Amino acid sequence: MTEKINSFPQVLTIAGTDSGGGAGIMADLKTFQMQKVFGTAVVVAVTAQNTLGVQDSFLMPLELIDAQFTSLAADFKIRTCKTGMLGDAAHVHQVALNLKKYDFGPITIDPVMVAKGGAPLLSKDAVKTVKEELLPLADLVTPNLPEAEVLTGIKANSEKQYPALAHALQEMGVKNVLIKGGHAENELVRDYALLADGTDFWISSPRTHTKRTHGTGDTLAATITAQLAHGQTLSAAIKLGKQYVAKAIAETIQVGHGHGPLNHWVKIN
Ligand SMILES: Nc1ncnc2c1ncn2[C@@H]1O[C@H](COP(=O)(O)OP(=O)(O)O)[C@@H](O)[C@H]1O
Ligand SMILES: Cc1ncc(COP(=O)(O)OP(=O)(O)O)c(N)n1
Repeated sequence: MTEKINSFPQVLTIAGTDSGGGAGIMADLKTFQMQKVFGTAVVVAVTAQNTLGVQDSFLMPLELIDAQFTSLAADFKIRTCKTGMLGDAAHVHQVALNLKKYDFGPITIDPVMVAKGGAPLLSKDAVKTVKEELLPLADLVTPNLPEAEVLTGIKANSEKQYPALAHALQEMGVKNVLIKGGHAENELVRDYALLADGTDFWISSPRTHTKRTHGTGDTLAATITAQLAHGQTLSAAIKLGKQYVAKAIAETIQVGHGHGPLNHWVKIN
């Protein structure tokens, strides 16, 4: 029998692993698989993690970061990529160098700083490197509310300030911005997008009252990355991302004893 060759867009996540399978590279790869793209990964950090928290972590040697990028560039045609947990300033710098060296298509930066349980995933001194070296490379940045506040230095007490946060991020060199509203406490969870051409829109979903929201930000950014690889416009990719995450939170699964993971098996189309 002759082989039947199927083709899927290839995408990349540059992030940390989660031994508990709910966030980081594990959430990204599950999302990629469900969104019908072929997922590859540059492992920046390894975490010992479960739904109760992060028990330990280790940052990969910088040479191994370079080696992983080199391996992928030598063999794959990566269409889009995203970043997640990057650990410290040296690792942010090394990732930025590689993203400048290779063309892996549109870059989504999820500026992951702190895990749900409070464990730091980015050192405080690395924020400056993220702002100076990573954000200018981003086609899209997807901060949650606390991350947007840290990056801009603006304290936001209400949703009305999301546009100001997004404009401040654009002034820092990012083309497109998505402020995620999961950390607000409203009954509608509202995210705000400001695009490079100045257009903006809100996307809302009902808030699911659950503690099973581990990996929501990763899953959203991974869906956007996958949908861009399929050729969707950025606004369509963002809307599909929000739809997938909302459903994956609402149709929950029972795993672990703490902040459980999302149901990545849900289908949106
Ligand atoms: N309880 C919830 N119910 C429905 N959607 C949610 C809920 N919590 C977060 N989301 C959605 O999940 C995505 C990630 O949001 P957020 O929790 O703010 O980011 P992060 O996981 O990076 O902290 C956003 O699209 C947000 O609207
Ligand atoms: C290895 C790793 N990367 C990222 C996160 C944070 O993921 P996020 O989607 O923001 O989910 P929560 O931490 O808010 O549950 C992580 N925990 N581990």
